[in-house]
Amino acid sequence: MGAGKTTVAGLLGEAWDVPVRDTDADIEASTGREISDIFVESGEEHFRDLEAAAVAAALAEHDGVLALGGGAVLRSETRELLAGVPVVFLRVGLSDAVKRVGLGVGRPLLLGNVRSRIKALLDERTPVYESVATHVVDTDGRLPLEVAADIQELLR
Ligand SMILES: Nc1ncnc2c1ncn2[C@@H]1O[C@H](COP(=O)(O)OP(=O)(O)O)[C@@H](O)[C@H]1O
Ligand SMILES: O=C(O)C1=C[C@@H](OP(=O)(O)O)[C@@H](O)[C@H](O)C1
Ligand SMILES: [Mg+2]
Repeated sequence: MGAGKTTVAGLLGEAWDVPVRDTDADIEASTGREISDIFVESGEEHFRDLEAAAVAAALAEHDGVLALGGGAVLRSETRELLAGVPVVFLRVGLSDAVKRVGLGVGRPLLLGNVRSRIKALLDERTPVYESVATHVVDTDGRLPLEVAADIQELLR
């Protein structure tokens, strides 16, 4: 959250002139509900089921850039599907992530103390992100366009 996945995916789609999808947007479009409403009304596990299905559908039918939500790779079936494609981990440190997400509105897992929630998520997820990534790009103190340029260089 706040790494810039959604933003940078859009920039890469423009640069490469390919379609872009974002699993959060796909879930909102297919359910007609906002992500935060799904979490609050139906719970995180239901959201993760929808998310795993959205990743699988996108990987099967979409040829372009795909932005995942920050928790998508917590599901083993998603990690397995990603094994065959280039996966870029956008690394962000606590301080930049906190600045970027602001009050965390629209990000249900940040409810409460945003800083301590982000720290806990980064601590528990970083090893998983590293395990699925084929490439890692640091984003701290860098503009989305600079991050996108690095990825273009890495995947050229
Ligand atoms: N490298 C960056 N530097 C500063 N702000 C950024 C950067 N990347 C994204 N942002 C901003 O941070 C917020 C979260 O970005 P977003 O693309 O939604 O991240 P994610 O999809 O990883 O949660 C947005 O307001 C976006 O404009
Ligand atoms: O980290 C997470 O578990 C989540 C990240 C969000 O996406 P972004 O990483 O694009 O903010 C969204 O999928 C949902 O709020 C859960
Ligand atoms: Mg996003």
